[in-house]
Amino acid sequence: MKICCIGAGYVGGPTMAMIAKQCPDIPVHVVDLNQARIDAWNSDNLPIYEPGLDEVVKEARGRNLTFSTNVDEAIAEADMIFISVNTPTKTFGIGAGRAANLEFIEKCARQIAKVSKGHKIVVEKSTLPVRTAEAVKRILSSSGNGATFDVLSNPEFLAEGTAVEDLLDPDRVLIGGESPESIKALCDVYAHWIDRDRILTTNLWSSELSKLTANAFLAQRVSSINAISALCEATGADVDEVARAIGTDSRIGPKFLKASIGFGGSCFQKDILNLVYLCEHFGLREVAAYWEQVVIMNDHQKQRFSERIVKTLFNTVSDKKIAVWGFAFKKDTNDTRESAAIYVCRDLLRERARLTIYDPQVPEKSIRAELTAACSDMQGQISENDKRLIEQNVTVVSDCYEASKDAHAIAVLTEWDEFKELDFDRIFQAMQQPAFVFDGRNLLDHQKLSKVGFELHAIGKCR
Ligand SMILES: NC(=O)c1ccc[n+]([C@@H]2O[C@H](COP(=O)([O-])OP(=O)(O)OC[C@H]3O[C@@H](n4cnc5c(N)ncnc54)[C@H](O)[C@@H]3O)[C@@H](O)[C@H]2O)c1
Ligand SMILES: O=c1ccn([C@@H]2O[C@H](COP(=O)(O)OP(=O)(O)O[C@H]3O[C@H](CO)[C@@H](O)[C@H](O)[C@H]3O)[C@@H](O)[C@H]2O)c(=O)[nH]1
Repeated sequence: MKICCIGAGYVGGPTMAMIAKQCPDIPVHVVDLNQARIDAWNSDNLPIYEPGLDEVVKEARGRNLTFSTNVDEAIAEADMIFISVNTPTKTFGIGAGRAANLEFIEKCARQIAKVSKGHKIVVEKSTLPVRTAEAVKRILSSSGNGATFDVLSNPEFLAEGTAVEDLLDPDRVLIGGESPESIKALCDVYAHWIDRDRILTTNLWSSELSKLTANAFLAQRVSSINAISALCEATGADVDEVARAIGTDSRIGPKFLKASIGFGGSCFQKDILNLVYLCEHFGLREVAAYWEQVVIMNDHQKQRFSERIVKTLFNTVSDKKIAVWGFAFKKDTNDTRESAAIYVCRDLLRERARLTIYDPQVPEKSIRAELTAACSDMQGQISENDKRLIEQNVTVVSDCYEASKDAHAIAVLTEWDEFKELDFDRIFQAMQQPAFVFDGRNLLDHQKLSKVGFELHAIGKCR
């Protein structure tokens, strides 16, 4: 058995590294068109930050794990081909802003069809709209060179920041397909380290749809608790206390009830919008509207937070310095895709605030690129005014102390652990007074900070 994976991103890289680590008998070849990314996978500086990933890659790389840009060669040699390319929201044409852009999936399928000989198992690892496998199968079956294919759906459930843990000890592995032999071949790979009873098998369509549904349910929990956080702020209830009280009900459970400035990441919004688009496509208008509300509430939460900052700072942040702590969409990742921080920062910039941003893992280049994209329209056009604001009013610094010096306020946008351990007396002394803290993650010790002298504003807590 030889494996190839097309796409060396946040999913393809870690997932294949884990398969290679746990299955030393299986050669795993990860390919990508992006030479810089492949070079990084072959270096000591991996392209993604993920706790524990360095060790996994080091153990397998050079033994049975290879990274290259030789897409055709890798496909030709493999018995099993994972497709793990990006499936972003379409930004143009029919379904723009909602439907998944399947261009990269289709290109992979065509490439596999062109290069393959003999029999191959093609595994959809990317998150796809239900019934995509139908299109993939049609493209593969028109290869015309005698090759035969089975298509499996094997969606990935890892979360960034805990990818290694999630891959090592997943709640379940899901495999959808039609051919028992192909399903068994993929089960055998995972069975190297995962109990059989945690490997679920379904038909293709259930597997594809389960991935979108899982993300919709998870995001819905975040939007639900965030909706309640607004009511807490208005009534004197405390959202963390409410979350604890409801989370002890075993039917609800304690996870994914942390109020925040809104969910981010490359998946939740994209996958729900995709679900909404599918529902509309099948004429299920009410169902579409139900799920869309999860995204609408999330946008409201981000906007509510920046508005609260402006209102609290005496209705103006123009020319005020605001220290932004954290830019990644969650802790323990360098990923900024759809981070709520982007939109909070954009709104504050448009109010003419001066932002000093610190994130332990996100480079300045990514911060500026994200802000530029958030200020641009779908065609990538940005106004001169926004461009100037990003150039002149954004400074990226290398620690929280520098960020907070002379600041009017601190906004905590990512829940990095290191923010809890700082010298808050020192920070307070160096700030403009009154010194405000807006804790968008309910991360800090609010009582301690109030004692130091800060004026604290937290999500789902009224002052
Ligand atoms: N990021 C996550 O945590 C996560 C978790 C579960 C599922 N997913 C899903 O997995 C898929 C991949 O997500 P990601 O975050 O890894 O994306 P990514 O953008 O990090 O990586 C995708 C990679 O595919 C490469 N690629 C695109 N077309 C190619 C082609 N024709 N040939 C070779 N390489 C090609 C790109 O260059 C890129 O490096 C998406 O469908 C996503 O929804 C992501
Ligand atoms: O109680 C919570 C939990 C999460 N979040 C936010 O929600 C977003 C997503 O977090 P998380 O789900 O932990 O990270 P992702 O890497 O986006 O993982 C999700 O998306 C992946 C891609 O599809 C799936 O594989 C995972 O199962 C699913 O958890 C982040 O901005 C979090 O800060 C909250 O605000 N409150």
